[in-house]
Amino acid sequence: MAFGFFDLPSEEKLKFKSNDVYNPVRYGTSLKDGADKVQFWRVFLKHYAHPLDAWIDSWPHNPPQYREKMGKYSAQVRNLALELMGMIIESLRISPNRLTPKMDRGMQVMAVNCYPPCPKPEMALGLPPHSDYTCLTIILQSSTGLEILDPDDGNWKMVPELHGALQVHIGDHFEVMSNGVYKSVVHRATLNSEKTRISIASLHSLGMDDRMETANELIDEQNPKRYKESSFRDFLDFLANNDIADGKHFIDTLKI
Ligand SMILES: O=C(O)CCC(=O)C(=O)O
Ligand SMILES: [Fe+2]
Repeated sequence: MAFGFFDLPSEEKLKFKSNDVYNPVRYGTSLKDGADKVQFWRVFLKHYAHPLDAWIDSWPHNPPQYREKMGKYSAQVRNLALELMGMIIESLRISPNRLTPKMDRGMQVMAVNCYPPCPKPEMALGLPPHSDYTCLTIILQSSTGLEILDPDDGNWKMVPELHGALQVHIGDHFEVMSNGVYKSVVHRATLNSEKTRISIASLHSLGMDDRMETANELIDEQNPKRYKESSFRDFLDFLANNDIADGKHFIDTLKI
């Protein structure tokens, strides 16, 4: 899984190393030392994926099959995301006319996460609790580790790994669009001591500067508008200026 990128020698991976959140392709690590704080035990590769033609040449060309396999998977999962997003809009009985063109030219970011075995998995996390900025996120995992927060009882629930079954999450921008009818899913990545875990998150949003706003049809006297509008770039600005490990959430900056 992840088509071998993380098995490459360091110098090959480091060609993509970047701490700049605005960079369309970046390899990074959040392996931090320090006894006082939770440690994040993860390396990742993130890159844009739509339109494929525009971005595929910037992806790693090693291992040799990476582009072909990731390209195929990205395109498949994007079609699925568009279909699901259409169904969600339909379920809210709002007009698709304003949103559909923006989703058609929307962004897709692939986040490929690698969590090496951790000697003390209960002392650390792969990723801290967060919700994604997206409309919709689709996750494929090689083994269990993904957990979602159950809003009813406040407990973490493990997402099973079922032979390649995909996990679909509502993200912050669909919470905004639906005026809170749908809530973004708070999730985290836990670790294990035995084997490396890989996950591929496909993050779907509107275009870089297209603003997501609450659907007019869902605003009335009983249901005032609950969120400010924002774009993917606004999220990147938030990310550049905040550490999600501190428990700051993008969605909280949007609530009215
Ligand atoms: O590794 C996982 O299962 C979760 C990944 C994730 O939440 C993300 O990349 O945003
Ligand atoms: Fe996530």
